[in-house]
Amino acid sequence: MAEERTGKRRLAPEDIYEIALVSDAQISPDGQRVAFVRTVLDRERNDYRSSIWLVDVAGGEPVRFTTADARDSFPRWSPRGDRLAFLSNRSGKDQVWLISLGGGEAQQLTRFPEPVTHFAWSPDGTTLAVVTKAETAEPPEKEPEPETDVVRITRIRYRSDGTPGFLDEKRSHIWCVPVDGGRPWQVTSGDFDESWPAWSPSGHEIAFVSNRTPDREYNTVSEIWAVRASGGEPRPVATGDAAYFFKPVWSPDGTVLAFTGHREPFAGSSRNHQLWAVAAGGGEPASLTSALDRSVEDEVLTDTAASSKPGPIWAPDGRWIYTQVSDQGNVHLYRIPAGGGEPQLVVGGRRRVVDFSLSADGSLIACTVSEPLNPCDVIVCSADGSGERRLTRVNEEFFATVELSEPEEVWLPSASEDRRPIHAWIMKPIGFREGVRYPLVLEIHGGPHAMYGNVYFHEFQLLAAQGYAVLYTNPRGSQGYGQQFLSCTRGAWGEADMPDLMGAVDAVIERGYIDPSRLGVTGGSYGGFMTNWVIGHTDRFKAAVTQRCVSNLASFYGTSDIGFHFGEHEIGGTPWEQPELYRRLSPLTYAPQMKTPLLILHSEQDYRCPIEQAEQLYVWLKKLGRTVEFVRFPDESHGLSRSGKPKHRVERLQHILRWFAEYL
Ligand SMILES: CSCC[C@H](NC=O)C(=O)N[C@@H](C)C(=O)N[C@@H](CO)C(=O)O
Repeated sequence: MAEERTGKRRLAPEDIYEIALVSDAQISPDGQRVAFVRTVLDRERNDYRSSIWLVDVAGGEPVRFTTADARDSFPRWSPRGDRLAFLSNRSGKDQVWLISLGGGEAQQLTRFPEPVTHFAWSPDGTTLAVVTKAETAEPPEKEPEPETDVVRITRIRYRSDGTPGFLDEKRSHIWCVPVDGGRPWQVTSGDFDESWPAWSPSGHEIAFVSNRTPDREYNTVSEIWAVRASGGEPRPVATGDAAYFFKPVWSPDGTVLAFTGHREPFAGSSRNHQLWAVAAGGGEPASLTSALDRSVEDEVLTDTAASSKPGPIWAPDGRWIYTQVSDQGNVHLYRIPAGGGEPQLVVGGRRRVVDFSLSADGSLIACTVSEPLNPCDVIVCSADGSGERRLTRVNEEFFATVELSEPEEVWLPSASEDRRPIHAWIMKPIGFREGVRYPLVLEIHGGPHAMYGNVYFHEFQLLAAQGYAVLYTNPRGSQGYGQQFLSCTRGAWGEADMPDLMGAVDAVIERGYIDPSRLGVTGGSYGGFMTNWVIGHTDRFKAAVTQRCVSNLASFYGTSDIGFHFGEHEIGGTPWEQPELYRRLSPLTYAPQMKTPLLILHSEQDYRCPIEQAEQLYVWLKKLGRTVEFVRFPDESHGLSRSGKPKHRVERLQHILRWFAEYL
């Protein structure tokens, strides 16, 4: 028994309550301290709680800085470093709060009737640029009663996964809020959604992200604009029908704007996000990372992380722009020469740099990092990555009590004609003994343009704890291996990537410790699509769990919040232009061939892969007399496994284990 050998117990689904998540490591301008967010799952309330913590760069125990029983997030230092602004839901909706480093209680700064979703300090520290859908700075005395509960829909975008109900007609705009008194003023207006405000170094202008094209209802354009901080007509910086640009950041001298994205209409995450630079006055952007052939976004998937919003950061000397780069299952921190040239790796290794920040003089970097056996910690290093030190050991005590399986990183030959090596990870079951043959669970990631990688994954560790070997791979279509590999699945969902998955399974079986008659398969979203696809094309799997899945591409086109653009780009046309292709690539087409006992897990408020996808598959298989079960999660969205209510997250894991225990 593992317990006897190591003195450690096996991981359990409820252990998600034991794992604290840290994120958003923000180093103070003087480089002395790091503020970060610590998130815990609250079992009693079946909810999340988060607070701001501080740790000295010199070392020592982190201390809790905000103490409210609430969700505090997004800490940002004032330019002088004497206070922190942060978002908190203490008053109901997320608003900006201020807390002095000298001591005292946090004070509420904004009272918008709608949540604040993002903000940025002005360079002189007097004003915050704030993003909100509010139309006034103060809530009305009395909320108007809706006249009817009947919903009238006029837009094609009327739902968005993660937003319960239907989207309203309100638009996200930028406001300026003086931090020491004075009335907020609205900077942008009109029938546009604005985000990601970035102050020019002089404080005169604010760059932001918006789609101001006439066809914005139907396209996926995302442009860079700038506006005077006092308000007025915005001016275009990097715009156009092919723009897919985000996260602007000004050069320290204010002459150039850098941002991330690509320039292919509707391509979304099927293209590498590059780092671009354009004259601040506007013009033709130039890519600084085209030769890198990697995405400068974090593309890795996990079920154990708190979200943060890192964007590129310009070094104060103007020479470098720091950015994340997704590379072969890792997310690294690079610095890119602002004038063009060879990108330099700053924070590398088998891990994910979740977020990062720079001290005001650019000499120190703080990051949150995640590793296969450690979900998150804060580290600090010099501007070139040297002298790295770990500042927190958030979950060290807990992980000292449970046994984890160390993933082995391997390259396995595809079963396709080219036999291309596919990057994969194998986890041996806890208590592994030579000479014994174990059941294997194949995990398939979604996207399809995301990647598995060197991060802690609770679901995988749980399976290993229950005695399964676990295999996860980055087949064709995954991020992190270059543009050509990334595009392979377009118009070929299932067809292009299934041989990669099967080749990897064969190669693991050849190692001798897998029982080939006990293979399981599971995955979420596009990974659910692939789970359905796989059991429709082979009977070699003994049990399957399909999660938040896609089963019918034609109905996905019309019911998913992204169906009409994502589906169209990924499949290569509309269902009425390409009916045969939609039929051929839909797993439901192969339902009569599906024999594997299937558990269907789906959230009722999933607007990304709506529950009708699960319902169709369930009824077809039921009518076909197959072993199939359907578990529905009320009041949950597509993000159930990562951000759902804690109790549902535990139940979801229990259902997966139950199904494999019964059928595998
Ligand atoms: C990071 S790839 C996500 C692509 C796409 N989003 C927008 O265009 C998307 O949401 N795809 C889903 C079908 C999907 O497979 N989602 C995955 C990865 O986020 C999931 O695990 O939910």
